[in-house]
Amino acid sequence: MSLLELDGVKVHFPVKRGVLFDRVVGHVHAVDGVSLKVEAGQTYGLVGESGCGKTTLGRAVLRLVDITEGEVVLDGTDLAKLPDEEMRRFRRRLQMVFQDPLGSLNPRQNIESILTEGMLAHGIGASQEERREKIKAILAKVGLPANALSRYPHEFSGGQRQRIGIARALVLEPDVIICDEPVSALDVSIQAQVINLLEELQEELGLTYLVIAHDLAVVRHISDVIGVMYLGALVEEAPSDALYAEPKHPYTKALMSAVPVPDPEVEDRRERILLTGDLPSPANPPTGCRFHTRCPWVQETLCATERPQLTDVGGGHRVACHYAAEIAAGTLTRTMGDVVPAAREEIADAEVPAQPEAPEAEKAAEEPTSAEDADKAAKAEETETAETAETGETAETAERGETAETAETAETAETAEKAEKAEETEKAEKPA
Ligand SMILES: Nc1ncnc2c1ncn2[C@@H]1O[C@H](COP(=O)(O)OP(=O)(O)OP(=O)(O)O)[C@@H](O)[C@H]1O
Repeated sequence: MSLLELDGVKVHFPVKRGVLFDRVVGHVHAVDGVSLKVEAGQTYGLVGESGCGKTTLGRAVLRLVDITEGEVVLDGTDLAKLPDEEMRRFRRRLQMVFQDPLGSLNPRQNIESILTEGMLAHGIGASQEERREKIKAILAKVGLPANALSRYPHEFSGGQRQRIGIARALVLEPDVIICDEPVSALDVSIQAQVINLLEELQEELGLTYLVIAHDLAVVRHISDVIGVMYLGALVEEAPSDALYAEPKHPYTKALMSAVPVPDPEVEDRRERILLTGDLPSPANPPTGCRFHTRCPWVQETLCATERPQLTDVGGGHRVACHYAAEIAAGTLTRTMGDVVPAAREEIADAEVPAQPEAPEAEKAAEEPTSAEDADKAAKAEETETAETAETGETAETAERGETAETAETAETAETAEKAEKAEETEKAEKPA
């Protein structure tokens, strides 16, 4: 049996109308029947474009949202059916690392306090001294100096804050860590460091990861198995190498064709598959195959009427497409969408404007390695600090009154809420 198994998981959010929002007029099918297995000591990468339901699936595993249907089985126990009290104990074994490390760390608490909170909630460590020693050991593992204990989140760079987020999960000795977009808020040069750290920790501690990301390049190297999600469902799943060598679902083919070839010496001969139209609303998903409204190979028969199931095509490769075999054999005619030469040629021909030098403050904020560097970074981030304190206050205000659960903050709904709030603010700031 796998360490974590999801079987037919559905999360449908009610859409409410009326003066008191008491009339349910429909449902958002955020997750619509996902089954997958995460093996102990391995990494399952879940990819898909924004809004396809990745985050909701991660939250469903932790029971931070209600599961409408299906099973989430951790080490033989179905979490979906556990009473709340028992679920609270199970949460230690399932930890989450969030996209926005700043939004998920309370700016009023120093690092020792942040890391101690969850340990106290789960009765880890006989004394504060014992907990401190454990925290110091974990800080060393994630590459942070011991003097980080008495510092506050704003004193660290983005990459270091993510290391704190990882340390917070690790002190609870979890079986599975769900990493939700763990590096997408970080500078590209820092992303690889954090991904490498996750890999090293996995090797050393035998951790199991479910990594959620919209970026295929992020999950590629870290994942043993990759699942591709579209509109609440998995459309393809395969061992990482097999998926990259030969994507079989039209949606995966389109996603892959947009990933740039990393080596500039290698000529990119691939064709780019351009999808037409936007992601349909999960409140009103298309009939039949969810992807048929945008599929370049859509056929008149079956596609709009029958929903394809994930089918094993050999080598642990599963595909949900009625015509996967014909597409692979090249015998199916494309019916819509554009296929254009690789992006590289277009880029090579285009005039690239000179990039302005990064401001000194930004440079200084990049991943300091010593305490001295951390000081410099802290100064560089002074402006950011003012903003942080504000966000923190908002999050804290929302926290009050939940004393019993406060200690669980580190890994549960509260943290998720903070992260969500920060994300919402971010989304509101960024035009669509
Ligand atoms: N609490 C909620 N109530 C209603 N709809 C929701 C709720 N949470 C998420 N949704 C909707 O469910 C769908 C899936 O959202 P989700 O955040 O899981 O997608 P995602 O793939 O993680 O996207 P992103 O990367 O942008 O977060 C979206 O259409 C979203 O608007």
